[in-house]
Amino acid sequence: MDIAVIGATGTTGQQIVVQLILKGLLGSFDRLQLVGRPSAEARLRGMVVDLRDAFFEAAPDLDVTLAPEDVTADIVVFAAGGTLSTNPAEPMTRDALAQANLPLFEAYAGALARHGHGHELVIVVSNPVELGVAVFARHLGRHRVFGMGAYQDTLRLRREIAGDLGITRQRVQTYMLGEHGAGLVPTWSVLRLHGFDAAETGQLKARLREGLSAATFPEVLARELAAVRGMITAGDLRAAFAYVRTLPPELRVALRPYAAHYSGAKTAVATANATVDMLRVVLSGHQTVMAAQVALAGDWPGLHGVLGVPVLVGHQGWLHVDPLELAADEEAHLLAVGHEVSGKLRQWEGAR
Ligand SMILES: NC(=O)c1ccc[n+]([C@@H]2O[C@H](COP(=O)([O-])OP(=O)(O)OC[C@H]3O[C@@H](n4cnc5c(N)ncnc54)[C@H](O)[C@@H]3O)[C@@H](O)[C@H]2O)c1
Repeated sequence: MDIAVIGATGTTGQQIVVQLILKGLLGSFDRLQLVGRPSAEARLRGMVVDLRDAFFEAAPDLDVTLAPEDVTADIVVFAAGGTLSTNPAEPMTRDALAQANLPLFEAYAGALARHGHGHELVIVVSNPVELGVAVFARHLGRHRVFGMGAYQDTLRLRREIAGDLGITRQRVQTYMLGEHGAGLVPTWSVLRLHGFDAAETGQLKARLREGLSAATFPEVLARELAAVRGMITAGDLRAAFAYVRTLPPELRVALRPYAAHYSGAKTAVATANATVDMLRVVLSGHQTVMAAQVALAGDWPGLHGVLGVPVLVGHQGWLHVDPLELAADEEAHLLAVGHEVSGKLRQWEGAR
């Protein structure tokens, strides 16, 4: 198996590289391409020395690559490019991030389309993840491209619910769909808690949501985000973390990573964990349903554009969207987010 990590010297890229080896996804018969821009060459070569030092027997064949046209792999993890500043005094909008990362998405997607073997799968980690997926899908075909944001948001939602109920994450089945950002869509109507019947699940759900609904969630999220941003800007990260802890699980999914990002620690370990976990599922050879941002062409819920939805994946990519029987208000929320994301993509890609 050949895997390429684009942006390998970045905070997230480096964690992905380490976790790929530590979790045994790559062994001594495999190849790992560390991809970066020419200015990162010295760091990439230093990284190779450090990785061999750490993992000598277990290390895959390590290769340094400095140009998009030299990327050759079965799986490409895209973690390069700009990120939101961790300084709350220098806020960077998602529009500015899109503008900064669009040329990079285009350069690598175009090169892969021209020079690749035609079967690479791409996992987009960089943000805006919806834009990355749109660009790679346009160049490579939509079924070979996944964004990991919805997968990670789903893991987070399941963990937050499990933590409140004192059960393991494996017993919680639900998704966080929509946009990896302001347009999160929790799917409470399909929540299953293994070991609890429908009536018990309904009662627990009502307790966990503390009165939130699909209709009120976006507005409450925006309000709480502003409150947490205020505490962070005032330099009181401790108060921000403590405040987030008091909120219902679906709000914590968005606000905990937000506060962690501005703490300066960022969220590289959890992001790498989710990316490698997603890769493990894709490589397992089994067909599994997982949440991911993919390019829709009229698929459920009846949209064209990029959105986080449940998809059936196999080693050749995602096969189809796995539709959910959502409550009407949740489906309406998902559609509204889908239309909003499509509008942003038109605006961002139109600026090309
Ligand atoms: N999905 C998630 O939950 C999640 C979490 C964390 C970060 N991210 C995203 O991952 C991306 C990277 O974040 P980070 O914190 O690792 O940033 P970082 O600044 O630490 O690393 C960015 C990397 O990209 C490389 N890079 C920049 N321009 C390049 C170019 N033109 N060609 C090749 N490489 C280039 C840099 O050299 C560096 O290695 C961001 O877009 C960020 O938003 C996503």
